[in-house]
Amino acid sequence: MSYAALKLSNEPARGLIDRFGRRHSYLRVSLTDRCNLRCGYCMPPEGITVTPKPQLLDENEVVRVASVFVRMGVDKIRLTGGEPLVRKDLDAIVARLGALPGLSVLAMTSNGITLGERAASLRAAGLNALTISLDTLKRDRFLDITKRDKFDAVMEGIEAALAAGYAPVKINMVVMRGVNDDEIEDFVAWAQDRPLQIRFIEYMPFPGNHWHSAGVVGWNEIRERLETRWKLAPIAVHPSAVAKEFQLVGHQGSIGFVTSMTDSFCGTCNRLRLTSDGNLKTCLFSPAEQSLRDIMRAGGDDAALEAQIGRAVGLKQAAHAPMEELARLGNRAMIEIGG
Ligand SMILES: Nc1nc2c(ncn2[C@@H]2O[C@H](COP(=O)(O)OP(=O)(O)OP(=O)(O)O)[C@@H](O)[C@H]2O)c(=O)[nH]1
Ligand SMILES: C[S@@+](CC[C@H](N)C(=O)[O-])C[C@H]1O[C@@H](n2cnc3c(N)ncnc32)[C@H](O)[C@@H]1O
Ligand code: SF4
Ligand code: SF4
Repeated sequence: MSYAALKLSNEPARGLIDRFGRRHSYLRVSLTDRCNLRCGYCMPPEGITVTPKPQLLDENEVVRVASVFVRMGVDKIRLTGGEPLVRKDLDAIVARLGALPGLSVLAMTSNGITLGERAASLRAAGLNALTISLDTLKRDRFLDITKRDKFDAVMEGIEAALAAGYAPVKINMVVMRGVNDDEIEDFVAWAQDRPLQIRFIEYMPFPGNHWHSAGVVGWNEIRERLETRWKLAPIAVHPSAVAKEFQLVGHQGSIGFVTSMTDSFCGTCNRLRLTSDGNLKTCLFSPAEQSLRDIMRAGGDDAALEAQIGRAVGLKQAAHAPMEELARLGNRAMIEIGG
């Protein structure tokens, strides 16, 4: 198919197809590197130097870059952070992104702390998929992991999300051996009568997160454990899906596994990332970044943005480095990337 035909047929433009033939249709937009929790696997213990506000993309810049990506073939945007709910102009951003023609999924990953009051209004504004992170069902342990006593607020947020009609509400649990792996079955039982999808995430290495390979609980181990109690039936998912999903027979909820460490899924990767300071990152684990903010602030037009995006996608690597090597590679802290 010619380049012109690709554009006419509403397929992603060549700019979003990399040299391995992967079509990038999913953009993760980090809105801030600030957060009201301090999860040890994400935020380095000494904290980070938060980006001064003038260096962050403002509302208009976020919407402009997003609209360029959507014109180039992105049909799904996930808002993340840091904590996206701490961004004061979030409602306006959601409303404007939700109105972009061609965008079918506008999702958010959040720690849920202030969702109690906001889940319904965000849905009304255009958010149509919601994931809430929760690593434990025990209040004391929540404080240990996140350094903040906010367990009840998160549970309230989850209830509000269910009441607002997000279906399913996805729950992200980073499974860490010796920290919370004794709660895997409790999470599954929690989803018995609720439309939750519990996603077990393999613990990944980032600067300052004290990752060690023995802390990773591989998805096969979890699956085998669960199969002693429940019957798991695979669910068909999007070919580029991050999670392997399963229905549990007799359960309203479902489960998913994000297997980056023991069974990576780079071959079907369709994801690009925008950091809150406006850098394009073509891979979660690659230190390579290109500034889109600087092009906009230098007066560059949308064609210049498209050209820079196309160049970056053209340089994307086939896959991430092996697990042990990743821990040694330079990268931003996870809180500065957004997952
Ligand atoms: N290795 C790797 N991990 C990813 C990628 N995208 C998301 N993750 C991780 O997957 C986990 C879940 O991320 P979410 O923010 O819930 O997003 P998602 O899995 O894309 O969500 P869905 O759209 O519901 O599939 C987090 O730990 C992310 O860091 C990716 O491209 N590569
Ligand atoms: C960086 S957070 C940002 C959004 C929001 N603050 C939240 O916690 O949901 C996005 C996702 O990345 C996950 N994450 C953070 N650090 C991780 C790590 N080291 N390994 C695996 N997942 C991680 C979090 O659990 C969360 O689900
Ligand atoms: S995982 Fe989310 S809630 Fe926890 S420190 Fe990172 S950004 Fe904050
Ligand atoms: S590690 Fe990089 S290439 Fe692999 S799935 Fe994640 S973002 Fe894509």
